[in-house]
Amino acid sequence: MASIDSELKGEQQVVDGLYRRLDELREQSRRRLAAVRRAGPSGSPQNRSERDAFATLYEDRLAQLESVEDRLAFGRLDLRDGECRYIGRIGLNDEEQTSLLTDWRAPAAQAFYRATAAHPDGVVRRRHLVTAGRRVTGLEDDVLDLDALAEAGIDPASLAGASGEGALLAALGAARTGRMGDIVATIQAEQDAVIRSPLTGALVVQGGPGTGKTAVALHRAAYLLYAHRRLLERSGVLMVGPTRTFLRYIDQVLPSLGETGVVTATIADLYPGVEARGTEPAEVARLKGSAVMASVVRRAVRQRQRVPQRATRVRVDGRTVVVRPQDVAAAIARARRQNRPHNQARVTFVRDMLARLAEQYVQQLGWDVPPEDRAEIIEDLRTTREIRIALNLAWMPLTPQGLLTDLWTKPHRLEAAAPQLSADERAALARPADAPWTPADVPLLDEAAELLGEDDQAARAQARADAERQAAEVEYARQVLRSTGAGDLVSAEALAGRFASTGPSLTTAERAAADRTWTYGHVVVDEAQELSSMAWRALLRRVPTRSLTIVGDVAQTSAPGGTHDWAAMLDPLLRGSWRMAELTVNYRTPAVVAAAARRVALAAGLPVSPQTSARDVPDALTFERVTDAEQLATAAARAADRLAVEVADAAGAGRVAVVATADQAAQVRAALAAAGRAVPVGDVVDLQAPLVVLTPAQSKGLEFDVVVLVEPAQVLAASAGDLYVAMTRPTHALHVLHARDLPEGFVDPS
Ligand SMILES: Nc1ncnc2c1ncn2[C@@H]1O[C@H](COP(=O)(O)OP(=O)(O)OP(=O)(O)O)[C@@H](O)[C@H]1O
Repeated sequence: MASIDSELKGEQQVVDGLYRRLDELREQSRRRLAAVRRAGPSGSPQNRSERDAFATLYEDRLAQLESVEDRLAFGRLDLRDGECRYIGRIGLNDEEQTSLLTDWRAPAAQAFYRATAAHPDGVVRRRHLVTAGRRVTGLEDDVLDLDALAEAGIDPASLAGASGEGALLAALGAARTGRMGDIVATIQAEQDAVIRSPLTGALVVQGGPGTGKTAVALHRAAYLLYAHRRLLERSGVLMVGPTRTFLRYIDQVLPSLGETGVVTATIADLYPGVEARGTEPAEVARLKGSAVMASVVRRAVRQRQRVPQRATRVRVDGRTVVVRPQDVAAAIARARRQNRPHNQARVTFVRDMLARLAEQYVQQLGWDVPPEDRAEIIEDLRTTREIRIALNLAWMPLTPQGLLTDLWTKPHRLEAAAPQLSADERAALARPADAPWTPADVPLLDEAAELLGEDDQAARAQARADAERQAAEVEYARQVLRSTGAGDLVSAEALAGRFASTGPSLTTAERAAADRTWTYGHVVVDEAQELSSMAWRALLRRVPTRSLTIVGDVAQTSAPGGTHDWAAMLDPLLRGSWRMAELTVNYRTPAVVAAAARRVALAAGLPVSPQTSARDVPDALTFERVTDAEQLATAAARAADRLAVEVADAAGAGRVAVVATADQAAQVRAALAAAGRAVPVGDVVDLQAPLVVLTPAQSKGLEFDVVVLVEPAQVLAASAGDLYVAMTRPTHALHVLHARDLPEGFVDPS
């Protein structure tokens, strides 16, 4: 015992030293930031932008140092050669550049997550440090190489509680706060292999509920930014999640790992300038997401390149020119051969037609016209209203919004563009002109934008100028970094990005989020089973290198148009070029609940992944039958109210969710309100509330201490995936309320 106390004391000293160093570095960044700010808004524009860039740099560094306060150091490796290495949230060096703390993402930290007694990888002992604030409150040791203990100078009497499980189980059993936390101290070996998998190519991570897919996806993003900083800092990393609520649920994880540069978005956010908040029937969303829509949009664009039935005669300066169908046909064919987007190819079409009309005009003059006069004639023709109308009718300049609005609001346009759809399907797509955009419209807008392009002459000139300026700025930033010695904080490219002397200085993430054509260095997709074919097409445009992490569970699909089979969805899109990893341990759901969920899912024919549960909790699955279905909502409200009181802990953690179909959910909310307990309403889920009422789709990806599931038969009737999702949200207990018989699998036959 005395020996453990002295071990604790020894570790406390080390941890104190690490926090001291952290405080020093914070102070240093604060001083540098203050000095830069003191310099005031004077000097040349170049000086000013350099100063702004440095101010942002120190602000970011400070934010990073502030964010790693909690559990700064959580591990220690004792190696065979006597070296002792501390593992933490970030790397810290002393003033002589000697390493004090190793970043968890560094190769030198890998053994902390991977070494086993069978493969100790040079590690004699792995120690978990348990901390509360800055205090070391506990230690846990895994001895990996008993024979080498003495060799490494470790006294066996100094070993603390010899299991590595404690830290993990403590993390898993903790009450939920409504926000996801990081798992950096307890990443398991199979998760670590996914996190550190190479950057290139598409990696699919399939795993049942609670296997840590989201956690792993986030830690992988942080790892990749660390291991490939120079590459990814410039191009950015995009993380796609299913809902805004989900993105809020995870939004503290990356900052707590010291990373703030990841762009997070739902598919509905991918088209800058469009807020897709409309809703529509599932069947319509499914149709809009299906691969056939790619050809519908393509055909809709081509239909706007049209040969007129009749010739149009136009008087220009006393002469007559004729817009002839055969000329239009030839000009269209020529412009199409260029294989460029509609609005860009239109420039060729118009130029060609004007040259033809000018030729007619010149013929009528009867003399040779010098080139400068011909240019004037062309300009006259171009600005003649009737000609402009005739050319527009043949090749209309279009916006993606205009094209899609026409399709949804003009049945003849949709019929012409979508002959492969039935009349009923086309009728389902119709909507009023002022209806808001829906999430399923977004990939279609993106598809249209890709086919339409912009009139890009000005854009291309701008891009050339930008590229030249960027190259000059990177070179300048390199010089600045050499002279200031700040090279370990930021790359020349990232610093140059912030030099931009016009407008506010934007981070890569901000610039990427505002630009539809931005291509990311890596894209992480969570709950990827929900993406439709059209959504995948839109997403893949943003990552031409196909460097992707795709995490999901094909048994949990609820989106219309999502997938139950990775190969069926991804093979056509990625030409079969993707690799798969599986996660097999459920860290969330108590074993008895997980087993019931699995039986129910299998009985419903879902493609369930094999998994084991990391822990069990007594009495985790309970049932309550009400005789009258009318009483369900009141009974659910009563149970939820009681359970919310039971799970609430002194620190304000502890969360309960009632999960029910939309109709039932509304009734439960009303019952709760009548009983004096108001719960948040609306589509955006309040993650801080101790008690929420959700539909299964809203609960996707989230977790709660206790879930009250209302009438599973009703949830199943809507979607088996939804029922599987709902059953696997709790970390402690699932309370099932039902009036109808329970679906097959709920009760253990054995
Ligand atoms: N190695 C670990 N250490 C501690 N906690 C972990 C670990 N792995 C996962 N967890 C915890 O398990 C819970 C489930 O993780 P996560 O939400 O990432 O699972 P998921 O596979 O995305 O689940 P779902 O498919 O149901 O959305 C989270 O609370 C997470 O913090």
